[in-house]
Amino acid sequence: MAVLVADDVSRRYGDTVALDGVSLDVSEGEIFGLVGPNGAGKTTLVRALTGTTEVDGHVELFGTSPQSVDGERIGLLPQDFDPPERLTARELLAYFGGLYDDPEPADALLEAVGMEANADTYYENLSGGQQRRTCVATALVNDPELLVVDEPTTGIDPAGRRQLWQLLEELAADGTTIFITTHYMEEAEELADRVGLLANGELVALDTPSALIETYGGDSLLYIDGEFEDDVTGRVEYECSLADGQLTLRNVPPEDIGRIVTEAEAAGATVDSLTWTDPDLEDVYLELTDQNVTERRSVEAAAAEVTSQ
Ligand SMILES: Nc1ncnc2c1ncn2[C@@H]1O[C@H](COP(=O)(O)OP(=O)(O)OP(=O)(O)O)[C@@H](O)[C@H]1O
Repeated sequence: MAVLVADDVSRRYGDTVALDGVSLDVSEGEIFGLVGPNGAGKTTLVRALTGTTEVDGHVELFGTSPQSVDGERIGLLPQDFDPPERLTARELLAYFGGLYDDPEPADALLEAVGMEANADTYYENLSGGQQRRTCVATALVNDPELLVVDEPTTGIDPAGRRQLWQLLEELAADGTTIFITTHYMEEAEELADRVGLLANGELVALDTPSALIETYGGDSLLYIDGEFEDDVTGRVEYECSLADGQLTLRNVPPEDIGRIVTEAEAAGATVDSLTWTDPDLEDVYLELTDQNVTERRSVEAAAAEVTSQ
């Protein structure tokens, strides 16, 4: 059953089209990841889905309008959530817990987001990442059936981020439906069952991470650095190119790498190092937001060159 449905949702702010005919649905227990560049419309869509902004089109949560849904069923973490600062982390959770009939215990929530050691610190004295973890905990205080979190892990260190991924995965495994926006492609790829990519207010792709990578991710690339004869590209059975002592081969199955190197060396090449890259969700993102993969790799190569100088 779809917990959340958006059908042809549009929103304008003056001349700005923030959302342009977005349609999607999210099933019970699914983790849906929404990604897209700054200004793509992600926060506007979160607001549309949670009934905090008026939109054209149709939005439904649990089969009814967002405004009619019992607030006990939803947990929302807005991007710009700004709780009272003169409360400790524990007091803050008690404060938000007071809005619900049967709140989760503050200490259990703080432990779940890795904040137990800072429970008695005033919110204003917490680091940015600690504040964000506390904010995530406030969205869980009513043990919601639908959790909508707008960039929940921004500013959180890698270990803390992974801890939150695990928490969200456990919640989803227990049936919580999760709608998450993020700028971290690794997060979307790791966490989301399906990913929607928003660009200029339009949903330009929507599928599982692996299907998106298969469709839009481009080739796997094998880079071999060394010294090669100029005609090496004609002797390798894979699509390849040679530039600045680097042979680049496309779509080589990993099991063929050893043989290719042996054959190249037998033909007089000297091989110094190998790098193999598989396309990932970041490549999909760059491809669909007009920054193609070749461009990214050349930017990375230029950066590496500058660093090594
Ligand atoms: N209240 C508002 N008034 C006017 N324009 C707005 C308002 N809210 C959003 N916009 C515009 O709508 C567009 C989408 O903004 P939105 O905040 O939804 O993007 P976003 O994808 O969440 O961006 P970010 O990744 O930077 O958080 C932007 O062009 C933004 O300037």
